[in-house]
Amino acid sequence: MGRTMEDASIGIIGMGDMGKMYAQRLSAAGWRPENYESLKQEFASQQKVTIFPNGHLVSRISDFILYSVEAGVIDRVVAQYGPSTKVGAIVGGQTSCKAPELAAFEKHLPTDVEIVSCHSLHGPKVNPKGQPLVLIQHRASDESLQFVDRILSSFGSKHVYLTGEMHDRITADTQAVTHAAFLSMGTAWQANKQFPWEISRWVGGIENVKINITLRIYSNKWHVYAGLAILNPAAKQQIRQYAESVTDLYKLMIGGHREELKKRVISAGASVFKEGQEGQDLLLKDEVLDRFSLSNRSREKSPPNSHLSLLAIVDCWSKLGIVPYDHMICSTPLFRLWLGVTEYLFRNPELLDEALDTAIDDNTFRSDDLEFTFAARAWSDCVSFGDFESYRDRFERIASYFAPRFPEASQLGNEMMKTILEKTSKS
Ligand SMILES: NC(=O)C1=CN([C@@H]2O[C@H](COP(=O)(O)OP(=O)(O)OC[C@H]3O[C@@H](n4cnc5c(N)ncnc54)[C@H](OP(=O)(O)O)[C@@H]3O)[C@@H](O)[C@H]2O)C=CC1
Ligand SMILES: O=C(O)C(=O)Cc1ccc(O)cc1
Repeated sequence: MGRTMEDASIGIIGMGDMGKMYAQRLSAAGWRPENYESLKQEFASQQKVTIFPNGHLVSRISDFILYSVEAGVIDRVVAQYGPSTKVGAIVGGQTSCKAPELAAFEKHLPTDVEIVSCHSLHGPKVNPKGQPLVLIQHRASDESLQFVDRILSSFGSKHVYLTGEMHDRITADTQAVTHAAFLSMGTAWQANKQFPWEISRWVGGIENVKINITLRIYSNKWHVYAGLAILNPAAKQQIRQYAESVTDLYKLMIGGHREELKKRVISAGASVFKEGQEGQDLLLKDEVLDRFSLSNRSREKSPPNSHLSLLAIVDCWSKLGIVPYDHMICSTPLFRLWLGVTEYLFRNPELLDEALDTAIDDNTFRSDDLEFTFAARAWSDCVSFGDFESYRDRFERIASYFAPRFPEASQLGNEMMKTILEKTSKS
């Protein structure tokens, strides 16, 4: 094929947050020949006006072309530029869901073009070093996989080799269900007209993580979350199970069915958190969690919370036969925090018992949990209907409620991520 690392040309179609991050890092690593800067300028200045010639130009001259566009437009964009792909080139994509991306490649790329796709499992502001980077050898020789492997090696990420189907099944859990839980928390707070950091029952410990991550998600772009949930064939079923678990547990709580609730939650916990973990460190610890509060209130001890969102994710994993630790290979920073808070509750029998008793005896969280149940079901319906515009509408309405706190929350969230990730990346 005559392709060598030294003169390889890498093209990126879609210079948004992720595309720019890739361009900067690949450029810094020297994978780009000297004409890279001018090509980047061309993207920046002509993106809006003469975007088609740029896409064709990139495809014609590049040995490895990476599509880094919104998942919802991947078919249209590959249909446009795919036929211009250089003979013998390798094509990949950065979209978060691989079924539509790979289908678009198969449909629109010439047969003499190879396909090796990828997915960095972190946002554009996270240092890629040590984070998972999925590589998918979909229609390519081993040499071509190695070629892409070496191009992307400068990120220092942990390379994970999967099929597109495996990728989508795992990320339905690590991404789509995780986001559904936090989106639902935000929806419930907004429905109850709460800013949770102003209310003492939401201050401290794992509540800080819930609040910071929820605000972090709502301060990002809606299309990233909509795309990876709506377009992933495995996500609908998994998000539906999460909503069902929330509903079932909430009914047991308001019905006062203490024993049934405990039995169900404890047996779900046993199937997810296996014996033998007792000696292992928790992913998250109090002193770390307490440092990241949006509130200026202090607290003595975590106020009791029914933790419906956490009880339900464990019930959901158990019902789907998912062992979340197996999904660490495709874990995003948010997923590790989500698993961290869940583990924090389930590996502390006193705290879990307190949550279950609170759920039955204490009315304080009833209306929060009612709105959370509605919200989980509504997000599940929204994803199942597959309507991007109604997803956008819901997302942006709630985002605007929290928007005044975004600058502070994202600064605090970044620090929290950094501190916690330094700890959890070693595990
Ligand atoms: N953000 C994240 O945390 C992560 C995102 N991803 C995935 O990466 C992809 C990109 O996400 P992200 O960078 O955040 O989103 P952005 O919205 O920042 O970037 C998408 C870019 O694609 C461009 N684009 C759309 N159509 C075309 C076209 N026909 N020709 C050239 N460019 C086009 C857009 O340009 P314009 O705005 O001018 O339309 C925009 O700059 C998505 O599929 C997302 O799921 C993966 C990992 C992490
Ligand atoms: O960590 C998360 O879940 C994020 O929200 C950032 C993100 C979004 C999309 C991806 O495909 C990968 C990471």
